[in-house]
Amino acid sequence: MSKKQVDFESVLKHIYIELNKEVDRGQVASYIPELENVNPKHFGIHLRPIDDSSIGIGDFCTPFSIQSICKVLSLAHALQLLGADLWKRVGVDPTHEPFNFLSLTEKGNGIPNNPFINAGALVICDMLYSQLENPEKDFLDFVRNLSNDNSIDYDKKVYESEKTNGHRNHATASLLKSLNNLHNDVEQVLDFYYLQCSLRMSCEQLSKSFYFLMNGGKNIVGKEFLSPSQTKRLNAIMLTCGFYNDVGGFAFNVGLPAKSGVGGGIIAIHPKKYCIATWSPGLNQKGNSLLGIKALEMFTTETELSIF
Ligand SMILES: NC(=O)CC[C@H](N)C(=O)O
Repeated sequence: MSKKQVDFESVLKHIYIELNKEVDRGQVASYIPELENVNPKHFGIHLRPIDDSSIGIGDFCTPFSIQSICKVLSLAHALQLLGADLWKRVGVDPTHEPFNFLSLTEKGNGIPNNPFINAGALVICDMLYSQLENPEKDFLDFVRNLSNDNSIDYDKKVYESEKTNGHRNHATASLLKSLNNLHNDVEQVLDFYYLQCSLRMSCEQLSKSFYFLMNGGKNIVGKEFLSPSQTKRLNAIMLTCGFYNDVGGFAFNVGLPAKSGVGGGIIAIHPKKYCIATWSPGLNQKGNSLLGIKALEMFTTETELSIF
């Protein structure tokens, strides 16, 4: 075992032991009722260095709802299929508003600021919906190929739960439709979006799926999904938009391109070095995992391995 691996292991162990003492773990998301049933005590971390040695601690093998982390995967798939044409319908700039802020679409004439706020993600879903023959199956196939893992699946309970409570996303999609930036039926695009958000993965599966972002676009078995240039852009958008109105704080404290989801997961990338996934279901005020952010802050501080 190399010295570096031993260091990683002891750093992860230290973080895990320290943070497990925390009493305040934030609030589990309740606006998607099914997510409220998740035990807030779960906590897992999985680190995958570029050499594919793999280190996990805590609940790193337990699958959870990845929610908005899926927006990176659908953007990657849309980039593969459409290339730079995609940027005609969605921007690349951060906002200072929450992920579900409605009037963004009005300000920008129907062009959402970026693909990670819900309005932007809905436009990406609409593009995929137009491109794919069988959106539900084809998108899942894409994710399974990317991660080289056929056990990854949608969680139909979470999907149903969000679908019956998705009034705000409904409003966003309708607004986009009225501004001519949604080409398919509102209900069908929303359905596809909720399915994507319902994808279940463990921290171990997340770090496997996102391996391509630290490896110039090639996945864990060396298959090319994006070009190095497309990969650079995707990492850049994660750095500037991955945490919505918390993005400055995250860059300041952690210093990695990353994406969060209201299921409590975070994936963070250090290009050419490692990717790391954390899961703790309790969220901070801005809808990002409270313990996950603390764990990543400790990790980049203790290892001195941030991109800055
Ligand atoms: N930030 C998130 O993870 C939000 C995703 C969730 N499915 C929503 O649209 O509200």
